Amino acid sequence: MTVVSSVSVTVPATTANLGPGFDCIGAALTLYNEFKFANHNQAGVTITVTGLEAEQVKTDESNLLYQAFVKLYQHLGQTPPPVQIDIKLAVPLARGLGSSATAIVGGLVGANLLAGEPLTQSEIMELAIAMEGHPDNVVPALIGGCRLAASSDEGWEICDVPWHEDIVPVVAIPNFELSTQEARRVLPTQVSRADAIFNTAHLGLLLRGLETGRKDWLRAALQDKLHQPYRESLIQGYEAVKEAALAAGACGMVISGAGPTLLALTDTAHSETVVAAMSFAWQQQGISPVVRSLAIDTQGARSFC
Ligand SMILES: Nc1ncnc2c1ncn2[C@@H]1O[C@H](COP(=O)(O)OP(=O)(O)OP(=O)(O)O)[C@@H](O)[C@H]1O
Ligand SMILES: N[C@@H](CCO)C(=O)O
Repeated sequence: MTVVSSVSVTVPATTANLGPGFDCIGAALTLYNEFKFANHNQAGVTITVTGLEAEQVKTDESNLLYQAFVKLYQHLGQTPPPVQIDIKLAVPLARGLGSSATAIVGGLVGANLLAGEPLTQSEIMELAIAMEGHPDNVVPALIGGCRLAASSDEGWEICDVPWHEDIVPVVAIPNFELSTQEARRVLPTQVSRADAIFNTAHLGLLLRGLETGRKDWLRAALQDKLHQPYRESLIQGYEAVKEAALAAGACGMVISGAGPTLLALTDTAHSETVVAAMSFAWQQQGISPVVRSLAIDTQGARSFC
């Protein structure tokens, strides 16, 4: 067992659902939070936070990253050691880009390394899914790529979803938050058979569209009946930004995770035009967005001792 006294963990942002894949598909993006853990001589936890929206993150024991750190030690039946945690944020909070998943994955991976790596990656994944409540952000945050997660009698089956190199994810991040809790509260507890069939078919088409890069399949696939119809009204300017993205050549636009970030899928030839169009459309609605074209992170959480 290798024992280290400090470790840094970098975790990517994620975009979940991709339209019809509610709660089961997500992709890691090239935007990262960084977490440093060091053994400390003062009891409990000391937390510093720098970077984007740093002032909004709690620095006491209720901090989600620290809760995940504690969870791993509880799972081992051990008392967590005193720790100094330094957080450097680049993933915006409560915007549908998996900020909570970065904290959960970062805390579990950091604790596992300080504890001498007693857990495997798939054991960490099970703990992360249990903490987050659904797999679509934490799985790609931990292992990278685009991933589909399906529950089985043994736990979770995780499968790699090939992502064609010409498909570019564009994220339009508004200057307002929408908590996942609030965006889940508006969802119905039951859906019709017609809506369930619609999503089953469109998720299948999405998987093939992502793999082949076929624009006609992606255009048809990026539709949903399970969550978006109930959430669109929570996102001011949704229709205008969608129209602008499609007019600029995007294959489609969906809500990233629980929102309010909007995700367009486009090709390399149109990505700059789509970025400009989404940005302009939201500004016209009085909203200041940050719009960026990103790539798929293929590595997931990485650590440096
Ligand atoms: N680095 C962090 N350290 C501590 N807590 C964090 C960190 N990042 C996020 N959180 C907590 O997670 C909350 C946001 O979680 P929430 O699930 O609402 O949104 P999200 O994860 O950004 O979006 P989505 O799940 O839709 O992708 C923050 O308000 C904060 O309490
Ligand atoms: N699948 C989740 C992602 C956000 O955590 C949702 O849409 O509520």
